[in-house]
Order: sequence, then structure tokens, then C-alpha cells
Amino acid sequence: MNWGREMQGKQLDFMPCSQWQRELSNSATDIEPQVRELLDKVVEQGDPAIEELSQRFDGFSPRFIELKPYDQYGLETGLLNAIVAAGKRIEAFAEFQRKQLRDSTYLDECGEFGFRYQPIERIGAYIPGGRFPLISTALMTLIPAKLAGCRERIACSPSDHPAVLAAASFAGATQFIQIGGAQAIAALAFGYQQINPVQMIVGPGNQYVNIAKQLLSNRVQIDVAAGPSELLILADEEVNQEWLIADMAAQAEHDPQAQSILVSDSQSLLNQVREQLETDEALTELLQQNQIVLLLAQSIEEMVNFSNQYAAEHLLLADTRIDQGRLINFGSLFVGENSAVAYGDYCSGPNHTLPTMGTANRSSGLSVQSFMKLQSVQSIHDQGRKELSSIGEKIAEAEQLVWHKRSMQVRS
Ligand SMILES: NC(=O)c1ccc[n+]([C@@H]2O[C@H](COP(=O)([O-])OP(=O)(O)OC[C@H]3O[C@@H](n4cnc5c(N)ncnc54)[C@H](O)[C@@H]3O)[C@@H](O)[C@H]2O)c1
Ligand SMILES: [Zn+2]
Repeated sequence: MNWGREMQGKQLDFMPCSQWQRELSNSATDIEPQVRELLDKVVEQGDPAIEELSQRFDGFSPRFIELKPYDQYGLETGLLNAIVAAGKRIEAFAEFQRKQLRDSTYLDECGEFGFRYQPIERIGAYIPGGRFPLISTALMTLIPAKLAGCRERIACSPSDHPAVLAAASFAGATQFIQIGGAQAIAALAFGYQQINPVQMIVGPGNQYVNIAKQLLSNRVQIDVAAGPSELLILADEEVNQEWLIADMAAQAEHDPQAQSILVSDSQSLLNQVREQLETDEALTELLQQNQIVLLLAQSIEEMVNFSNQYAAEHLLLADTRIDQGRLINFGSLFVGENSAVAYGDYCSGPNHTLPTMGTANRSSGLSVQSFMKLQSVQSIHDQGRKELSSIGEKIAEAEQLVWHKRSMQVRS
């Protein structure tokens, strides 16, 4: 059924949100063998393979670029100030997060037990640069890593755009390598020249980058599955339609597969939005390509349920009837129509690297915590030895692990 089209002069209903299914892209699997081959080549040949791939796909050899202070790249003042202002806000949020991550212990009759946060020592941040130099990605990946306390923070990008270098410098990259694609991910994971293999790789990228990260995820920690951008808006009749239309078009412009969905229980709102979209050729096209989707809910309840089941990367709550506490699955929640997702993309503070494709129902976006390990620490005191032996020995006996039993027995 062709929802949203006119038939014999009569508007059909909008597609009910209960019938909407997210389309899962399988295009990534097509190039997987190709990326696997590139990585195998690096495993076999090492640095020369990385150089050859960089020449083949980008026409240059990887280059270590020494970063200057961020204000020495000759950037136009307005842009430089904006990078600094955005960077400071992202840093303030990361610092706030860092402060919440407190090491902690408790004492009981057996000893002292606790946990501590430990930064991952060496991380790599991929900053895409094929199509656009992504200034904000440099800030969003490197700043939390710095605040977490990661000792080495290696930025890789095929771009040597001065704004990317300035942002990487402001964000505290300890090294910068101009290298792109799967070969950049390989260089980070296996090491390259003076670079030792990193323990974690973050940052978005095209399919070559993402598949390389996934294929190497048994060697290195990787960040969220950041697929095409998604926006879900829950709206009531009072919303500013012009603002929401701009928000939907904004997330759709990230990528031809990016998608913005508006869900409302008001058919009249959806009708008005559709009418406005259809006054513009480009916006009509987004509607026809399903990059903007308008869905009708039967009730507020259904809007909440849809949102929780869809688990959007970005969720904009533009409906004063819905309590934000009822929304449980999203990458980042934007409350109220003032809160444009574009602010979050660039400069409000919280991270823009977020889970997509429904993975927000089980995973989180990038944060200071992503760059840290949670370690447990225990210290048993004299009285505790006896107490714990009396418990553990019995279990070891049942498991027939004699030396386990013995190691407790000798202490009891
Ligand atoms: N989800 C997010 O948060 C987020 C944010 C920003 C960007 N992105 C995504 O990042 C991507 C950026 O892509 P991009 O291409 O502009 O830059 P990129 O830096 O990710 O990729 C460019 C590199 O790809 C490699 N490459 C290109 N063609 C190749 C081929 N045929 N075989 C092997 N390697 C090849 C080259 O080495 C090149 O340097 C976009 O898809 C964008 O949507 C996502
Ligand atoms: Zn965006």
C-alpha cells in the first residue's frame, strides 16, 4: 500500500507506526572480502603494504604531521573561535563525566573490595576526510580520550585540512598521521613505523573504515556501530514545524541512507508537515526516498512504545505530554524543540558518536567511560581468610578442583 499518496482526491492515512520496520542494509557485506584481503596483505607484508595501499587509494604515502598549536593554522578567526568554543563545551561535558567516575571501595568482615577506572593506554581516532574534513569528529573522539587519561592519542585522517589539524591539536592528539581508509585502521591495529599497535580505535568512517574496524575487533576495542545517521521525532500539535522540518532534512543530509522519522498521534500535524515538505523539490525527494518518513500513532502510549522499540540514534522529544523518563532506548535524547540535534552534532557538549541501527537498546555512545576499563580490586584480611575458606573450599570440593581447595585450606 502506498501510504501518504493521494488517491482519487482523498488523502490516505499515514503509515501506522506499528507497521514500520527499519530496513537493515546489507551493502556492507559486499565489500567485506575486499577489506579482508587488504588487511591480510598488511599482516603478511607490514609497513610496505600500508604504504602501497595508501598510494593505491589516496595517491600519497602516509605522512606523520607534527601538530602546531591550534591557533597557528591561519584559520579564519570566526572558524577558529567556533572550534575553540565547541571544543571547550565538549571538554566541559567530558570533564563532568570524568568526575562521576569515582573509584570506590567498601569494607566488610572479610576485607576490602572495590573497583577503579583505568584509562586505556593507547587509542587511535579515525577522522574521516574523504568527502568532507570532519572537524567535529576530531573534537568528539580525542577530547574524551584526553579527559579519560589515555596516554597516547593517535589521530588518523586522509585529510590534512588546516581546520582538521587545528581541531586535532586543540583536542590533544599526541600524533597525527595523514592516512585514510582500511589502511589507517590497519596501521593503528598492527602498528606502523614508530607507532605501536593501539588498544582501541574510535571514530566514524566509510564502509572500508567500518568493516576494517569490525574485522579487527578481536585485536582492538572498537566504539559503537555507527551506521547511517538516524533521527526520531515524537511531536505534538504545538511544535514549530519549520524547525522540525529543518532537523529532519539536516540528519538526512549526512548520507543517502540516513533517515529521519516523525511520529505523531496528530494526523493534522502530519498533513501540514507533508504539505510543507511538498512545496520544496529537494524535501519532496527526501520524502519519496524514505529519508524523511511520517508515521501516525494511535495514542501517546503507542508513540512511547514505538520509540522504545525503534531505539533511535537521536531522539527529539517535541511533545510536552510525554515524560522523558518513559523513553528508555536512544543514543542521545534531545528534550524540547529548542534542542536541535545539530547542536549535539557540533557544539552543545555531549558526544555525537552514537549507536545506530537499533543497537541503542544495548549500547552507549562514545564517552569518557568508553576509554576506560573498570577494574576490580580486593584485599582479604586475616579474619576474611578463614571465613572465605569455609565457603570456597566446599565449592572447590564439589568441582573437584583439588588445588583450588588446597590454596584456601592452607590459609584457613
Ligand atoms: N555516524 C557518524 O557519527 C558519522 C559521523 C561523520 C561521518 N560519518 C560517515 O563517515 C563517512 C565518511 O566517508 P568518506 O569516504 O568521506 O571518508 P573516509 O575518510 O571515511 O574514507 C576515505 C578513505 O576511504 C578509502 N577508500 C576510498 N575508496 C576506496 C576503495 N575503493 N577501496 C578501498 N579504500 C577506499 C580511501 O583510503 C580514503 O582515504 C561517511 O559515510 C559519513 O556518513 C558518520
Ligand atoms: Zn547530524
